[in-house]
Amino acid sequence: MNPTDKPNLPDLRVSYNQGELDEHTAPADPVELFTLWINDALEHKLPEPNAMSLATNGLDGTPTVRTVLLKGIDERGFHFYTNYESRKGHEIAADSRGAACFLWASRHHQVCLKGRISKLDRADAEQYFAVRPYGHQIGAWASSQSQVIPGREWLEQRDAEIKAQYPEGQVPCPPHWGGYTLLADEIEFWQGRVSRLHDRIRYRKENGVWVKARLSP
Ligand SMILES: Cc1cc2nc3c(=O)[nH]c(=O)nc-3n(C[C@H](O)[C@H](O)[C@H](O)COP(=O)(O)O)c2cc1C
Repeated sequence: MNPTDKPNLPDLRVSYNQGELDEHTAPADPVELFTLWINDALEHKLPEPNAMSLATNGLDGTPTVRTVLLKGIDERGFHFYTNYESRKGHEIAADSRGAACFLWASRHHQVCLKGRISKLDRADAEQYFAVRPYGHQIGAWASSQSQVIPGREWLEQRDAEIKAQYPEGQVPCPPHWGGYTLLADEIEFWQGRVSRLHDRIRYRKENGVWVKARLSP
């Protein structure tokens, strides 16, 4: 195949046959099921199993989406870290509604969630920043995330300047960098099945209680 050939997209399809999901036996708590599925992705050594597509509401009303890494889950929600001054940071400040989607393709698993996004505490950011590799810590200072920059050279110059300023082990957590958490009020699990008769189990928080429903594929 020539790398510039048009890909034959209509003929691309997978038969989904890795398992099943039943609303009667699925855990009452969707976070328990999420934990089972992300651990399954880890066991199967899937690449970047904690990567999620994160959708926010653009300032002009058009949805925006990008990948971020899930870095924790607790009663506050699903945590990720980023630059508070990035495009997503400004969008979240204007509208806290958000959604995320995980795809563990070879396991025929998808999880989609939606809810409200809020900032994690400064202490969470400092704790996580401290365990990041040196290069990543420097990058958080060097990158004015989502801004237009003059070129690659400019970025590398900034990186070098910040490295000169902060030796390894002495990089403070930037004030513009930190965590967010997506507290879900709806989480949907998709298990691919044969002949496109997939299992879709939706959990919705109603009066403080998770309620399960099966959706048509
Ligand atoms: C696999 C993968 C993981 C990523 N993880 C993060 C992350 O955890 N935090 C982050 O700010 N950007 C992450 N990025 C970069 C984002 O997708 C995005 O380019 C960046 O956050 C700027 O997005 P924005 O302009 O919409 O704010 C990741 C990208 C990829 C492909």
